[in-house]
Amino acid sequence: MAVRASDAPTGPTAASHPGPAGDDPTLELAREQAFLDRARAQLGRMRAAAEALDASRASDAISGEVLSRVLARRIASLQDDPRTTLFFGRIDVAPQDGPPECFHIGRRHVSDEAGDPVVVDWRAPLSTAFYRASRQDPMDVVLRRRFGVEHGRLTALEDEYLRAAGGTGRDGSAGALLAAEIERPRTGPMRDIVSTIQPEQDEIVRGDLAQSICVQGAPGTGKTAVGLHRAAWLLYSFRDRLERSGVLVVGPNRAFLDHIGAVLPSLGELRVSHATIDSLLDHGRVRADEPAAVAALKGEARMAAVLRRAVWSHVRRPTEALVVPRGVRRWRVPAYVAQEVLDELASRGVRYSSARSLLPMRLAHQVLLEMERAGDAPDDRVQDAVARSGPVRAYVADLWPALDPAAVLYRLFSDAQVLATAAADDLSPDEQRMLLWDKPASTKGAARWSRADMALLDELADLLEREPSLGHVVLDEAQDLSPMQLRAVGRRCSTGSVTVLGDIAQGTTPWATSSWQDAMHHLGKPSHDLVVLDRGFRVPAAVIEYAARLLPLVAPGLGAPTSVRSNQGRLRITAAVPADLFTVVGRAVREATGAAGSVGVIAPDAMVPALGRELEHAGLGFGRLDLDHGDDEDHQVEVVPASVAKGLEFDRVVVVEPAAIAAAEPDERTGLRRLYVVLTRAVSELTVVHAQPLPGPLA
Ligand SMILES: Nc1ncnc2c1ncn2[C@@H]1O[C@H](COP(=O)(O)OP(=O)(O)OP(=O)(O)O)[C@@H](O)[C@H]1O
Repeated sequence: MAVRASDAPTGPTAASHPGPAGDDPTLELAREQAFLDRARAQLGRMRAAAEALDASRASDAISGEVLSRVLARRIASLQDDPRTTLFFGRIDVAPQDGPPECFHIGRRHVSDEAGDPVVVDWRAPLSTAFYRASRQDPMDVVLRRRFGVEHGRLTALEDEYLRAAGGTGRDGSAGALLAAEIERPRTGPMRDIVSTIQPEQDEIVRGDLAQSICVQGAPGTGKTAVGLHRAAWLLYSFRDRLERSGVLVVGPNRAFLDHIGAVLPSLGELRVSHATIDSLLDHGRVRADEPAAVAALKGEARMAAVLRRAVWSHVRRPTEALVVPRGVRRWRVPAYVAQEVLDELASRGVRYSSARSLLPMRLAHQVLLEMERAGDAPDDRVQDAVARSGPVRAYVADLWPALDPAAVLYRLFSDAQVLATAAADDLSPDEQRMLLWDKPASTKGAARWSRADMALLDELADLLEREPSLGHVVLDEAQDLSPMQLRAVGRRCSTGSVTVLGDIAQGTTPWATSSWQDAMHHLGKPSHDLVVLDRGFRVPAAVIEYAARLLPLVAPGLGAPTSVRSNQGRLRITAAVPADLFTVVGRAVREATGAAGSVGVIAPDAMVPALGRELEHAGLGFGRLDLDHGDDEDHQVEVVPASVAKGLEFDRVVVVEPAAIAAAEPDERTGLRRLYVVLTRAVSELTVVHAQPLPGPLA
């Protein structure tokens, strides 16, 4: 039996629709706190029951080991974290005017001695109404209650009466608790949003596993948060399938992964892998930089056809028969028969190396057929022996040589003739010249690969040996991936699904996507749901309005988000003379540290070392973030190169010299897009300090 509102801590209040928080909010809160204490006691009872189970009583040693692992996991999952509460919300549900039933919604399921729910997991179907019910569609919910929480105790409640005339309803702006949650000072990494997921976000979170989803959303609309909660929901709802196949989150760099890395563990999910696109496509050291135009060309999907031809061009036509001596006899497989074997293998869609590994047995089969025609009765062992014989091995090595990705790409970029053949009509002579190395390294091992080459090596690896698919991939900041990188991610969910998160206006690579339709096509998911999020949670109105001045230049047609918060935030533009730039920045940083919460100092990459020295000199403690690391110590102040800021956020942000941030990019549009990213990192306050004139629309 679920807890009825009439026996619930709130007594009859829910049924009789009183004013917000009941007649006496203090009493109401005390009752809820008592219910929380009861839920905690029940969780303790569940933990004690799990601890009392004895794995050694399993029928055999192996089952005992499996059981003890399962038990250890279960006991760990039943730990109570005193810093937080077991529930953050409650719904009173009354189908067709029956008596309301009351359900508390929390991070995990808690039941009583009889097995009845005390707290319902936020991912359970029943909890959907907590997130989605509205006055337009109450979903049988009479009352929705949200709790304010501090140090593991309930400190506030916020009620919505969804059936009451004139009651509070959703109007696009944030409730006080949601606003307080967003504005709660940040320390350490990103937090989960499980207590305040919004209806439009919840629809994405609970999308079916089979459905690939693409989310376009302006800065701070919760894309990252939604993607991570979706991973947690999928693991809960499709546990068996996904535990076998796996879930992966892909983000732009280490600092970002560090920022988001605590969210899934806080939701109890430790089994999700996290990777950057570079670590996913790690096929050796990146040692070369190359012009943006070359990188962009290497990133184009046309390269896939070129690489396919480059691989399969290694299969030669047999010109001589295969001759296998056995005892006093010599068995012959004519060249035209060998060709038929090759053609059959090549036409089956099997990867190059897999097909190659089948070839010796196929040729040996032809030898066996010859033997049978001659009246012999060879068995499987003879076929094995022939397949492993020297002549067959040599014949295979000659016709279908063993390859590795580096060998193929090295040959392709070193030899104009090889490239021309593989390019066919896909690359013009000029484009082929762009790809060829001026001075090829002496061996493939000495080749100096670029970042763009990594996606080509990955494509080659898959042409040789099929990349296994995971069950689901969450791809964040997807606008920055080239078609070849998107193909690489798509391979990793070829039989699963993908959640793609991004913002076209924040694309800052030479190959940034301009169409989600195209991106999803490259990912291999042409049929998908495209969802646009436009309610901004992070960036306050004053700041988003300023940053949005750049939108017509960086992504015409894309709208600015509307901030859900009534807090307008604070925007300050401070001019300095060049000699004083860092002094003024230092002053702004010191002021920003006056209140609790994180401070990000975002500067042009090239200025970061000098700025760091200046801040040290001024006695300001800070950490540094970079592409390959976050901050283990979680300083209040972080110095962030502009190229690393994407996806991060701070309570207060000081942006240093916008003109130089924009100028560091290869073209004007990319420069302004970088600036748009940098200007939208603040939750409460943005201070812009500049000595050079501000770029166009920001002046
Ligand atoms: N429903 C919500 N309740 C509370 N906080 C939320 C909610 N949705 C988003 N937020 C907060 O808003 C901030 C921005 O969210 P998030 O980083 O997911 O946005 P984003 O769309 O990925 O932004 P960007 O494009 O800039 O990377 C985060 O602090 C997140 O926790």
